[in-house]
Amino acid sequence: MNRFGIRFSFTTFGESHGKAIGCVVDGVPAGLTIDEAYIQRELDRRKPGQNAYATARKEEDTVEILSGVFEGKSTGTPIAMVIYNTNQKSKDYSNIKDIFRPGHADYTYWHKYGIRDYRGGGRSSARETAARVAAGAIAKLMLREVGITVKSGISEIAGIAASSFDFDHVLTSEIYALDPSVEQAQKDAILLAKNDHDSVGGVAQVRIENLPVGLGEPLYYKLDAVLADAMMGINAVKAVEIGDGLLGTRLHGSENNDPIRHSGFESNHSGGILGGISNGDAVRLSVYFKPTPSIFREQHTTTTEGEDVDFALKGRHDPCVAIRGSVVCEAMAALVVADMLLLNMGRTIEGVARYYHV
Ligand SMILES: Cc1cc2nc3c(=O)[nH]c(=O)nc-3n(C[C@H](O)[C@H](O)[C@H](O)COP(=O)(O)O)c2cc1C
Ligand SMILES: C=C(O[C@@H]1CC(C(=O)O)=C[C@@H](OP(=O)(O)O)[C@H]1O)C(=O)O
Repeated sequence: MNRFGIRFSFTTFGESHGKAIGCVVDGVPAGLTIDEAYIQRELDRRKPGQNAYATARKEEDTVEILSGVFEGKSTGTPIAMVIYNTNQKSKDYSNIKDIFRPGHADYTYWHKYGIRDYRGGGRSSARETAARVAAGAIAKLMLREVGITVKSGISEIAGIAASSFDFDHVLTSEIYALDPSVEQAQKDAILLAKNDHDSVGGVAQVRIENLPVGLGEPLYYKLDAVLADAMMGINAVKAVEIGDGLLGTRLHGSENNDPIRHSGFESNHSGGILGGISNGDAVRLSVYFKPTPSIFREQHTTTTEGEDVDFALKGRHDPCVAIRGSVVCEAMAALVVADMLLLNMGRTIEGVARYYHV
């Protein structure tokens, strides 16, 4: 993996109920216009507490840039950004101090570190993903300069699937649904589960357009591998599909191949990647989110002292994490592509010569 500070990389810090969360983005080329209002708009798309389909925790997620930007442009030094937590209500979490929530990371964090910030799950809370969205917005600003776009939306919730994808519809959709004809049914399924003190899973679609041919390496750093790594690293993601990957396993080669003409590919089952390298067509990902683990039903669990108990938790939780998660997928995809673009610049002698104006 690339070391922090080399090429386009980032890390995050902070806990859900701590003072703040944030990120440091490094390797951003100097001279990039850093549109702070754009970064905020991206954060607004993910922020909690906006409607009945999201957690009730209300955070404005106002971003503050601490470094790496001078007179509106990146300076080539690390860009640090901070988002202060304002609405923690940590008392609601006192009942999970010594208890492991089924499906959450409490059990593994406790056994790995021997100490755990139980207030909202600390760093394991997806509150952390706000910092990824801030970092992803910087990557998107860079991609915008070269005409690459990254979009996302929800195709499926609780098994109710879109029959077509309209990426522009997500701008008007409360739950970023890609298909207006199933949006109401998807919303109803979320509220039904929520009223029943339960939760549902969902699937997000990510589409990256206008990529050049050639991003991705032959062994490590294949484009599909790094995108899958980035998606699987998002809280609650349990599977990633590239193009028609799953369907393809049930097809014949004659059906699954994308025929080639001088003018381009005649179909895009591959999801825009061949041999781990972008082929110039849209890169398409399906990202599968499990149902929210924190539910308000009584469940079996055990305490840190090894006592088996039945308990029902409190707190404020998303009834379907895929919705806000889709915005995180977009950010992570943009971060991967920004990094791969920088890596690719030195991959041919022509590329190097072009850079040095030889
Ligand atoms: C945007 C987003 C919001 C989430 N909101 C919640 C939530 O409100 N409650 C919860 O228990 N899990 C939520 N999750 C999922 C947990 O963070 C995740 O399941 C947990 O960290 C355990 O990790 P794992 O599911 O990847 O194994 C959310 C995930 C994302 C991406
Ligand atoms: C606060 C956010 O989402 C949180 C993600 C989350 C979890 O367990 O992942 C649990 C809930 O919060 P807490 O950490 O207080 O329990 C959600 O509200 C956010 O996305 O900004």
